[in-house]
Amino acid sequence: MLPNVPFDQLPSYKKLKSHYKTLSQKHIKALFEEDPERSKKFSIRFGDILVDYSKNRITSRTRSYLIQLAEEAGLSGAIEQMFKGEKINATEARAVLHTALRNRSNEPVLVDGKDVMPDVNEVLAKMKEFSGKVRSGSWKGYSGKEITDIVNIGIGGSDLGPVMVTEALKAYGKDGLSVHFVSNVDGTHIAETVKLLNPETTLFMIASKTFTTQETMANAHSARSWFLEKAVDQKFVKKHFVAISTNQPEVEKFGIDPDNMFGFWDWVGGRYSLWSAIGLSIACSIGFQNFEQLLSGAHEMDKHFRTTKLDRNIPVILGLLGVWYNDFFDAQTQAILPYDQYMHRFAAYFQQGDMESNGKSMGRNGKPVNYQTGPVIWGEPGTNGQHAFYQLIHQGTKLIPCDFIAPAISHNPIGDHHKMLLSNFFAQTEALMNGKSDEDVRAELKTSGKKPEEIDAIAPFKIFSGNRPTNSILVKKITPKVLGSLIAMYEHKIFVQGVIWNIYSFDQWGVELGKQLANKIYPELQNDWPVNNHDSSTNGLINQYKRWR
Ligand SMILES: O=P(O)(O)OC[C@H]1O[C@H](O)[C@H](O)[C@@H](O)[C@@H]1O
Repeated sequence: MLPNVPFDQLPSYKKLKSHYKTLSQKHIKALFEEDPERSKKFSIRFGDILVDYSKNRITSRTRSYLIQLAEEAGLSGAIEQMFKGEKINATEARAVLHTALRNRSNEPVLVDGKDVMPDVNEVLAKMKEFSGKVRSGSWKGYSGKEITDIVNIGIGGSDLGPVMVTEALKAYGKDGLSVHFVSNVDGTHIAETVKLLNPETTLFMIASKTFTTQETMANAHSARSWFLEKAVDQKFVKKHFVAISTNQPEVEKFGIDPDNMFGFWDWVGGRYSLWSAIGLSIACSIGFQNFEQLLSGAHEMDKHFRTTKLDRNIPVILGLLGVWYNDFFDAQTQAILPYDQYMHRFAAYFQQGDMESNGKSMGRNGKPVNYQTGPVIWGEPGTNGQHAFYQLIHQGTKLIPCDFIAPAISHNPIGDHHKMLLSNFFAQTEALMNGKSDEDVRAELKTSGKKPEEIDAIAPFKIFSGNRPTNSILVKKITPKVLGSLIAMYEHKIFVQGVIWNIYSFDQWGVELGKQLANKIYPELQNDWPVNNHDSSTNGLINQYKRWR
């Protein structure tokens, strides 16, 4: 049993509060000057990943207080509970076992006394066979042609993971096989996607844990209609539609052959499901061996998370740093900034991963929390962000902790591009930390020949306070294995924070209300009668829509 104590009542919370008062006056630059060994003391190497968290507003004392906090919150016990398949998703009475999906050790993992590994391995074997057939061209469409295009239809966790990974690992993709993703119920998404596709060579993967999600079902039905316009005969659906779901009855109702269904289980959360059959589009895109490498990378990180002492444990450290800024410095957001174009959906992926997990205000004790929980996650790839929103990160009034991620080796070593990219990666964290003093600004203006009164007028605007915290995550190369480890690292970071904040990270009741109301409004849009049963704003909007449509 976890302590189930609100985080602000843990003994270390008070210590951290008073420690914050002294430390918040300190500049990171000074911390580096005081300790030449700082970077070594605050870095962790994990295979081809180096996490340097030395450019943070912390000392060894901060770290030890934060570790105490984790201990008081029962983090080590909580980690074991998750890995052992206990029903830690208590509000849905489910285990949380995405770690079993990538358990390459094959050691038994029990849920309700039953080892889940045989089922996991069976689905993986089915994915291997199927992806092999699609990639080799032995899986044929109804007119005998090879598959050239895969369209994954899903939303949320049944979309974001596969999109993010297939994009991040595009360098491992297969020529002649394109993967597309349709998620939005806006008809534009499916219409624009199928526009250039040929039904004879297109394979649809309907990915939905529940197989009842409105958006996915609407897109799946439209895809089937589009397909049948040309294929005509229903029996051909079998060759062009597969389902990935936990809900066999609904899959059959839709008309998909159960042989073409890839299952998973209620202990796989949607936003943690890319490791399951939901990753089928990934396996088809990068090949099953590479998919296994992705799983291995995640498994390595799982082992690290489960067995490494808290003060050398990467997800623990990252999670605690997040808590430090979120709850003591009142930071509202966390930026994830990959200096890798292929990783352009990484921040979007963890928007769901983090915000749907820790966007909660009810404590596990059933009482509202008195403190800030999950941050707003956002970000874009560097260097695009630099020319867009970095102004605010450097000189704005808000403190924005940033994770900078970059590979040392590019998949596209063209000219000097990668050196230019990485010089920006290194420069940004240095600039955010050091800033630029009034003195330096004035000296620079003087050498550029400005007059004293001109210098007085312009200098204040050119000052950078610095002291803005960053983590640098430098990896050797974005391989399937490294990416697997990075994703698992962030997943576990989210877990750590959920435990500290004493909230349930694995449910998502907050997405239900909007869905319920949309289902109520949908029938009201079927006729032209004005509505008057809502508030005046909603009535007004619906009625204007009816007049305009
Ligand atoms: O996979 P599905 O059952 O279609 O669910 C898709 C998505 O639906 C909901 O909105 C949940 O909040 C998400 O966590 C989930 O990933």
